[in-house]
Amino acid sequence: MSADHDAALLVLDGVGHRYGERPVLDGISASIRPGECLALMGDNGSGKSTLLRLAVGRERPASGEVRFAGAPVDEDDPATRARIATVMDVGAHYPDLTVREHLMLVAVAHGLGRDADDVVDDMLVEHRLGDHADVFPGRLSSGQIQAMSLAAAFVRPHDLLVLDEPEQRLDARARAELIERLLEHKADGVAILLATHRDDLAGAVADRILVLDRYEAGTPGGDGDGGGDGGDDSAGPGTARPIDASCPAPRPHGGVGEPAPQSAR
Ligand SMILES: Nc1ncnc2c1ncn2[C@@H]1O[C@H](COP(=O)(O)OP(=O)(O)OP(=O)(O)O)[C@@H](O)[C@H]1O
Repeated sequence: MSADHDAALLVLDGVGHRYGERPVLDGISASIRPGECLALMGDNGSGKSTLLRLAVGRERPASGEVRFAGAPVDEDDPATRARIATVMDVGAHYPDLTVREHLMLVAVAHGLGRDADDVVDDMLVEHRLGDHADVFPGRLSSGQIQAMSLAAAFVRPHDLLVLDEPEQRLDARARAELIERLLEHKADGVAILLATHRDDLAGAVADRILVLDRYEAGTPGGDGDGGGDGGDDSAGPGTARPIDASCPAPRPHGGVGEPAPQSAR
């Protein structure tokens, strides 16, 4: 194991995945240390959300291994759940709980106890939800629901943040605030794994960018030719492979055409 891996909180080691017979990811290696952010980018269907689910132990990889804090990741392990905060499930909320009640539920479940009220109040203000604290989700805009989901992740203790397109449905100001918040988390030693379609978000927050690129049938494992635009859903097996992209200049989608390192460590 490398020194990098020794210090890493999250390690993806040769991770591959398939749905049925269809390969989606192959040989993905990356690691994230405390205070670092790895951004996943790539076309629709390239496997970003799948890799996030593998990273938190929601699904098991078909090959390779995911380790969190030195042990195979297991979402069912309460100790692991206590340290990993996620925003991955679109629309995961209760219709009959107010915004404040959602945040209180998460805060109390994660042991905030007497501090929960104050922390939740701060979080509501930070996410511009103060005026909607006592509103049910059904009366929120889609951007406000996203803000609530982010606030619910931030309100609880965490060492690793895993975010699937956290920018979605946010306006420009909210996106800028999200970037600031993520940078603060990094400064506090939180590790971040996120999938995004926004070059500005990845460029501002990520230490490394892993671009997942589907390629045509018959080229499993990547042959270094870059794979073009990765095709559409009918183009091939949908296997993704990582392409190097180091910050601060995220590679534009399809901006490939050079040898492809198999990891972003
Ligand atoms: N539960 C599933 N069962 C079968 N196939 C799936 C499943 N989830 C995802 N896929 C397929 O796996 C591939 C990768 O999907 P994934 O959602 O990981 O991509 P993504 O990069 O997150 O896409 P997007 O940018 O659109 O969110 C897609 O071809 C998708 O159809």
